[in-house]
Amino acid sequence: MSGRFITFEGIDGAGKSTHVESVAQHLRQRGAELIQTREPGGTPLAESLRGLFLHQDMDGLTEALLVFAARRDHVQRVIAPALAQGRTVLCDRFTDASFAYQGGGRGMDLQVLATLAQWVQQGREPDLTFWFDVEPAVAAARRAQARDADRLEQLDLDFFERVRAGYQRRAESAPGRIVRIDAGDTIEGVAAQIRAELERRGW
Ligand SMILES: Nc1ncnc2c1ncn2[C@@H]1O[C@H](COP(=O)(O)OP(=O)(O)OP(=O)(O)O)[C@@H](O)[C@H]1O
Ligand SMILES: Cc1cn([C@H]2C[C@H](O)[C@@H](COP(=O)(O)O)O2)c(=O)[nH]c1=O
Repeated sequence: MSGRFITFEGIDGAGKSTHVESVAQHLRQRGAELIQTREPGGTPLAESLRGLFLHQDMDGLTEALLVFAARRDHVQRVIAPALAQGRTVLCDRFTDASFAYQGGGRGMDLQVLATLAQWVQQGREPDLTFWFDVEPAVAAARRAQARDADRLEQLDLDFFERVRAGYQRRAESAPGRIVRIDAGDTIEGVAAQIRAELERRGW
């Protein structure tokens, strides 16, 4: 039996990574064997591409080709085998990020992204995606408190408004899969929203 594929999405600083571990604990307590991974990244090759992606200047098409190259390696070597073994896969970002950042943020043609997604994923989609939705100014303030900005995090609030709108469009196109979390809530409040969704599904 195939395992569950759960992804975490949102603009930088929305709070995704803060909650991946608590979801892992929740599911482990209910008997799931799971792996935690991230994009871009998750394999030695994809982590190398992540380093280039986060720190080298490039245009939107190059960004898209890099993240989909990294994703191909990640899906083939890690995600698909884990799911085939019945494991739950928790992934910090996946293809919705490409539609939001390269599509919404950079203005890339969504049809091109859809074609890349089809080639790379061969129909494999997450079973559940938590979209951490928050005002870009709130996310920027959280990032500023937490760490130095990487290449994308240095972009202005208009960019993150477009990325947020990109996520909104994705959520509207896949309402059963993508669950909006009010990430402007406190950490405890966000954790409660996530737990409620997992329990609603009996997971
Ligand atoms: N609900 C919240 N309220 C206040 N601060 C929060 C909340 N959630 C997370 N934070 C803080 O905001 C910062 C960013 O959180 P986190 O790293 O989880 O975001 P992220 O969405 O994973 O970011 P990125 O995708 O850029 O890595 C951290 O310092 C974290 O402690
Ligand atoms: C998968 C993916 C990611 N990105 C961007 C989004 C973030 O700015 C970085 C990843 O950093 P994080 O701290 O791990 O969140 O990469 C993107 O633009 N497109 C993608 O497909």
